[in-house]
Amino acid sequence: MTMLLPYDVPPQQGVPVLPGLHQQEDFITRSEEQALIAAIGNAGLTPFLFQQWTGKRLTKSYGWSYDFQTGIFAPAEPIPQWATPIKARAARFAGLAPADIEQMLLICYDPAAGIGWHRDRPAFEHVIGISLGEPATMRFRRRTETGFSRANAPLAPRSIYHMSGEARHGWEHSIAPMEALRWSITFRSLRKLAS
Ligand SMILES: O=C(O)CCC(=O)C(=O)O
Ligand SMILES: [Fe+2]
Repeated sequence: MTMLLPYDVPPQQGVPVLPGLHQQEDFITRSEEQALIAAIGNAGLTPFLFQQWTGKRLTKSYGWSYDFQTGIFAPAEPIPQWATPIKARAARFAGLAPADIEQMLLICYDPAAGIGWHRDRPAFEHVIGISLGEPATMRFRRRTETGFSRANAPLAPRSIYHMSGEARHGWEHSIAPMEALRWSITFRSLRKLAS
């Protein structure tokens, strides 16, 4: 079955681009954005390593980290105090309790860098992201019999998105290269294993 997607139609504020993707602009103020960028600058991010590649981005994980070199998923240093208020607000946006959020990932993208096609690691469930700095576009794709269905979601600075359900599990996403510095803060819950 082919699904019609608004690939060439500009997304409208408040209308989900995909089922399971919810976005809100102006989630934080400009001064909060500046304070978060400063906190990320002081957090000691390091180059993202993937096999022999060094990605054009700096990252730091809290709570849990996934090492793309070794495939090891392991506890990391706790989510720091400065992030407590924004974590609580992000949880509320997603309808979660703050304690449900067990990971925070900070990313600083180099100018002209993006992030390639992927699904987030299956150890995680909900993904909530806040964008800072340069506007970006999150692209989504899903394989069909004849190629790919595609959708685009704008990631305005100071906006938030919540990815769950179909957008999270049924689609891959990537971020098109940007022209200037962009930072993101993503919060993730852990997938609950059936006992
Ligand atoms: O930078 C972002 O907003 C999203 C990054 C991303 O897709 C990820 O870390 O899995
Ligand atoms: Fe992702």
